[in-house]
Amino acid sequence: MEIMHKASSSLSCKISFFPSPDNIDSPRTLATPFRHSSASSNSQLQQLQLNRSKNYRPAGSPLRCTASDSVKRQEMAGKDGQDPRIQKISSAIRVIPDFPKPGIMFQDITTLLLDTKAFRDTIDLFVERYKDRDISVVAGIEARGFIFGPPIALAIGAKFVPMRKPNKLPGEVISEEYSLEYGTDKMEMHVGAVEAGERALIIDDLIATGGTLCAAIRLLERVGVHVVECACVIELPELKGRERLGDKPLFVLVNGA
Ligand SMILES: O=P(O)(O)OC[C@H]1O[C@H](OP(=O)(O)OP(=O)(O)O)[C@H](O)[C@@H]1O
Ligand SMILES: Nc1ncnc2[nH]cnc12
Repeated sequence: MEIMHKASSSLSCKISFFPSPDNIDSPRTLATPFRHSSASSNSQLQQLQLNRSKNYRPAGSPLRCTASDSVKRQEMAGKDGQDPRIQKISSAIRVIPDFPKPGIMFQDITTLLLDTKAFRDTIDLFVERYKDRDISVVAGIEARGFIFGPPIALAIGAKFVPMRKPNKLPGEVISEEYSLEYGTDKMEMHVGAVEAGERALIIDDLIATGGTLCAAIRLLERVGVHVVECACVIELPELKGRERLGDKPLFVLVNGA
């Protein structure tokens, strides 16, 4: 992987992660993302509500494009108020109904990873936002935060710290419990991975209820780290996870409901 920092005439810094040019064709024919719209009737929506389970939440309507945060919206907007890369990213995310359980509309980012242009644009959008924010730690949440976090960390010159499910990290850990719809889960981080006073960005693929991001924030703040912002590719806004984060800024690229 090669990281190229190209200064444009407007002094903004474009960062690419792969040597391929921007106009490379994306492999959409390999896996065509689709949108499932059969969850639109009232009875089906009621069924979706009934079928809510564990940490998964139904997304009742197609992904909408956005690039939002709680501080300043449309910061990266193009002429029409929307960065043109966002629509392509949104289209590259597949929604799979009834996974992992009936009623769940699963936001599948694996098709985004197949689309080299959309995947690179996703990383670039985050890097453009965070490259001058003096961030020394990118904390990625297991499992899908491990896909987006490391390239962002490398590009902005920060270390990558994995926030893992219980009993996965081999060294001494600190852990934080968090609630799921039914029961609790735990998130762990290696002792010594971060130091008090560092500035962190937390990355995950998706925010639903916000419980996972809240646990990550608590874990980092317990050891004196300043969490600058949380960033996700997808938000399911109907689940109001953003509200659960309080005044901690959240930046997302795509709305899933
Ligand atoms: O906002 P919340 O309601 O907390 O849910 C969001 C979390 O749920 C998903 O992970 P999941 O727990 O499915 O774990 P996985 O990525 O290991 O499959 C997703 O990747 C987020 O980490
Ligand atoms: N609908 C969903 N799709 C993918 N990951 C999720 N995590 C919680 N809800 C989810």
